[in-house]
Amino acid sequence: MLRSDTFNAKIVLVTGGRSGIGFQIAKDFLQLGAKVIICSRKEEQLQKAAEELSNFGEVTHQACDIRKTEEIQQLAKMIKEKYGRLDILINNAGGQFPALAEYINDKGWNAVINNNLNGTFSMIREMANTFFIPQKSGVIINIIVDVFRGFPGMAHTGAARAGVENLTKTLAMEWSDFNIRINCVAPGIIESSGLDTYPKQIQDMFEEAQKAIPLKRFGKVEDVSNAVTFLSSPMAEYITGISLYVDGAQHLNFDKMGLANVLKSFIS
Ligand SMILES: CCC/C=C/C(=O)SCCNC(=O)CCNC(=O)[C@H](O)C(C)(C)COP(=O)([O-])OP(=O)([O-])OC[C@H]1O[C@@H](n2cnc3c(N)ncnc32)[C@H](O)[C@@H]1OP(=O)([O-])[O-]
Ligand SMILES: NC(=O)C1=CN([C@@H]2O[C@H](COP(=O)(O)OP(=O)(O)OC[C@H]3O[C@@H](n4cnc5c(N)ncnc54)[C@H](OP(=O)(O)O)[C@@H]3O)[C@@H](O)[C@H]2O)C=CC1
Repeated sequence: MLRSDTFNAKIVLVTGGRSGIGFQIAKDFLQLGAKVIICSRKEEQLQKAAEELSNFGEVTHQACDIRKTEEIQQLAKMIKEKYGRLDILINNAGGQFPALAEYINDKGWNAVINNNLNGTFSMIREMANTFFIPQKSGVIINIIVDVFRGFPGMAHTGAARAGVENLTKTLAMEWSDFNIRINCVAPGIIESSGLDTYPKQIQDMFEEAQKAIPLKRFGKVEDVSNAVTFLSSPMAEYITGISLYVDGAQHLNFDKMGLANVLKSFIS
């Protein structure tokens, strides 16, 4: 629905852009005129995705683990040398594993908090200091998760994403002087490569739980990407500090205990 030149000459970084939701976001920005950089940990898959995306426009890729600040700094350096600026940052990289809270050990907790909260903050800080604050302009979108009613079965990611949601509100205030807009997109259950990482029993539970989603279907990667491109566009230039739920109203009417109950059944 957006004009095909909406993001002409804009430079966009999509973390985790090699797969699933991030891949669709990268593709849509390219089709709307942007030049896109994708990053993630797995070099080979990243390169393959970049090759595929190059059918739609100019794509650059660089391996970067968002948990490693020095790798983020190298990424910023590359973008500065190649493009001299960055206009839009999409923090999509992330993930977790299902587990009841009492079984999450320190290593697992820290892995998920580092991935989803600390890594996201480091990425935001480095890109803001290198580009957005000196430019006095920038747009940041953080992909979180529907954590409206907590996240039974994934306490670590619930805590991390709630942290990102609150960080987003803070930065919308602190960085308004620099003309930086920052928002979250909170997907419900999205049919994407990410879901394939879950055990079959959990995927079956999601299938069954679909009936409780008011719009009676899972989301598509396009649903998430549409929200991201809208919030990044001039159409949303007065919107900052919000979370846009892309979930078919799941956050209002969904048995949040479903996942936890499946995990309990593994144990009993
Ligand atoms: C409703 C749907 C909503 C959301 C959907 C999506 O998000 S879809 C998107 C979904 N996409 C994704 O989620 C993809 C991205 N996800 C990931 O990369 C991983 O899940 C990660 C976030 C833990 C990162 O891990 P990493 O790179 O640090 O690698 P690592 O393997 O070294 O783990 C470190 C420690 O974590 C612990 N631990 C890990 N797994 C399990 C487990 N199954 N069980 C128990 N514990 C587990 C364990 O302690 C392990 O250490 P150990 O005991 O092995 O020495
Ligand atoms: N699918 C769903 O139902 C939902 C997904 N989400 C969130 O949306 C985002 C995308 O998910 P989706 O596309 O479904 O799943 P994927 O697993 O396909 O995507 C995760 C992406 O993040 C990258 N990534 C993970 N950890 C790191 C890291 N430390 N540094 C850099 N890149 C990393 C992965 O690449 P690599 O392995 O190469 O590092 C991968 O490209 C995630 O944050 C996810 O939690 C939220 C709600 C629902």
